[in-house]
Amino acid sequence: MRLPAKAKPNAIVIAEPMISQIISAQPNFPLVVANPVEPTYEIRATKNMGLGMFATRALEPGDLVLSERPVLVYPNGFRSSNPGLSTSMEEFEAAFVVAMDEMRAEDRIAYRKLAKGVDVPHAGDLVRIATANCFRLPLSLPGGPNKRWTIGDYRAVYLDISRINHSCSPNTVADFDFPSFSMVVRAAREIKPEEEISTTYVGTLDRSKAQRRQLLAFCMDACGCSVCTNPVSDASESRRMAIASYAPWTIVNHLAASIEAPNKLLVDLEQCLQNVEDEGLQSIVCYPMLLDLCGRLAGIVGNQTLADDLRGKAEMFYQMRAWYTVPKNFVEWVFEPLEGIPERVRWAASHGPQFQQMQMLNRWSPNIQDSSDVD
Ligand SMILES: C[S@@+](CC[C@H](N)C(=O)[O-])C[C@H]1O[C@@H](n2cnc3c(N)ncnc32)[C@H](O)[C@@H]1O
Repeated sequence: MRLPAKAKPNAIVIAEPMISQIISAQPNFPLVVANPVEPTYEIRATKNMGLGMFATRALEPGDLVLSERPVLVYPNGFRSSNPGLSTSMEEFEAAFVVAMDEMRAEDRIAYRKLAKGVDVPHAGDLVRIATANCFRLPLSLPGGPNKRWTIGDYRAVYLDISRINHSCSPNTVADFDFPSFSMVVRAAREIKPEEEISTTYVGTLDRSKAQRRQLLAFCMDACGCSVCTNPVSDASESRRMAIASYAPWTIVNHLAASIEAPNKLLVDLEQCLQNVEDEGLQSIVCYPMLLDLCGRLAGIVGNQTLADDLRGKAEMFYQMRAWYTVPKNFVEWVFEPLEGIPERVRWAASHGPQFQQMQMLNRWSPNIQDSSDVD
């Protein structure tokens, strides 16, 4: 399918007919793609990773770097032999060649060269190229509070976003905005002019450097980011493991252990926030939850200035992934009302795996204790 003519740039979406229908049935679809008035980046050569995207001005956390509609969207794991797909290799090749019309001349030339210099490249090569230049796109629609219906797992090729290199300390958060059918990239921390803009291609938190290397092998021999090329990375590994124990599905154990001692819990959580900053991991999904928890505890122990500062920051980071409301709802449920916090925390900890599963399935609701889903 192609998006309606008013959509610029146009995107070619290779999808199953039912999914194409769902996409085009959205009211007023697609909305205009919003971008900063003053450009924030340029594309140029890096030292060791081919082309990359670089900031042309200073950016603050939360600032929009760019929003971009893909030129091509295709099912993840596309293979000619994939029996589940109705799209053939020939159709993929034709779609890719049309998508190239939307690309800059130099990109088109690069793609053709990559595809062994032939004018109309072989689809097999195109899949390889597209896969190395794509972004994973779990295509999903907003479906009410705490819900996002995943309608398929796709990959997408962009003119500019596909130039963003991977870093294990990415300085942006990227999230797909369905109404405008565009990927929205925002700064996750301060970015200086000339600094390379980075994203993550894999989970950066709960994996060691060796595991990340394995996961990245589909598109690079070795990760050239500053974390992986740092010869002294042991401290980084242990900081990441420590942070991972505060992820949404494990944090409840820390809360249960120290909820009766808010000062101690605050110190532990502040250390965790420090680790996040030292590792440059403000892009992780649990960062706003950590800020929020610290802010609430600071309020409880009487430090209102710190509480306001941290909760303001938390809100901004929650907004960057506004559809993922599980961590925010969890913190609200624990802390509101102030009476009964220890009981609620102990209840959540005692429900262990069941509790985790509810969170991960996005089925968390403040009334979950009373719900028949629980027991
Ligand atoms: C989505 S593209 C990024 C743009 C690419 N550098 C280019 O010139 O078009 C992904 C490719 O960039 C390179 N790349 C991205 N991140 C890298 C990293 N951290 N280390 C080494 N190579 C990387 C790899 O060749 C990878 O297949």
